[in-house]
Amino acid sequence: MLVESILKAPDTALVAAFEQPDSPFIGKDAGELVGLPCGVAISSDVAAGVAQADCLIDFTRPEGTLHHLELARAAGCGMVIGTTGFSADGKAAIAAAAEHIPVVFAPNMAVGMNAVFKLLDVAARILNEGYDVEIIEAHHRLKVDAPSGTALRMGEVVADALGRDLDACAIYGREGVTGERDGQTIGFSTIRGGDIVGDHTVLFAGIGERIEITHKSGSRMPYAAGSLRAARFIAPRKSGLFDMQDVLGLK
Ligand SMILES: NC(=O)C1=CN([C@@H]2O[C@H](COP(=O)(O)OP(=O)(O)OC[C@H]3O[C@@H](n4cnc5c(N)ncnc54)[C@H](OP(=O)(O)O)[C@@H]3O)[C@@H](O)[C@H]2O)C=CC1
Ligand SMILES: O=C(O)C1=N[C@H](C(=O)O)C[C@H](O)C1
Repeated sequence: MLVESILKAPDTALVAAFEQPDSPFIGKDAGELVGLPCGVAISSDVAAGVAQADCLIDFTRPEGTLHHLELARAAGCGMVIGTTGFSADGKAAIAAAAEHIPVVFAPNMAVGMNAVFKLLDVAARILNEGYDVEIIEAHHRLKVDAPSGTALRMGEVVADALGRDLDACAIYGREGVTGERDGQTIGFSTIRGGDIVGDHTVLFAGIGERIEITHKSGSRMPYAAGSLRAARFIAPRKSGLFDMQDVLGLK
């Protein structure tokens, strides 16, 4: 979808596309997969690719992204990072690299989800007493990290709005005799199955009423479209760490 979006946009050009070295797609035309042959052969040589590019869009795994980040930094190439599941050290490495190159790092590139982050801030400030906060997310069976990066960001938005520290108040799943619910906690529940693209709900459960704010992805195309917006956003910039709220002018 990234390749398709880049090839179809009037203001972007695909100069390289990557797979791992053992991929059967190495050497094939990157556009052929989406019926748009473009003369760019899929490669595993990220260093050579970033040397020609203004921006590297990376949705891989934390270890891959951090390696690519070093290559992008050495080449002075900006980066859009969609990968989730980073440790604190990984996030610090991204922030350090962003002192030298422009980076957009966001757990969810979809415009709709970024609107939801704003709605959550408003909702949490209104529902700041007497409402228990639970975050429920569902994804496809191939997803490897949990909770999703988006669910964690939802938790951060709500915790910030409520003046809480997410690290101190998050509960990741429950089992056994858990005792009564502590009203200061924010609970996370994870579902994995089939081909669910990505569903996220924040539930504010009060006495006599419940408020649910939900986002459902039916396609991955909004992530690709958001990534292109992020790439355009960093094009004129020399350095700095940004997220999709910056890209969309929501801060
Ligand atoms: N921010 C956002 O909007 C979104 C974020 N994501 C995140 O993007 C990431 C990727 O998700 P998804 O596309 O579903 O995953 P996939 O497994 O479909 O794709 C990941 C790709 O990265 C490659 N890869 C894995 N490890 C490495 C590595 N160490 N070095 C280089 N390449 C590597 C994989 O190769 P191989 O298959 O050979 O292992 C594969 O081509 C996840 O962290 C996910 O949460 C996903 C969608 C939206
Ligand atoms: O792995 C996925 O698929 C997705 N990952 C991101 C996340 O962890 O939040 C974004 C989206 O939910 C899809």
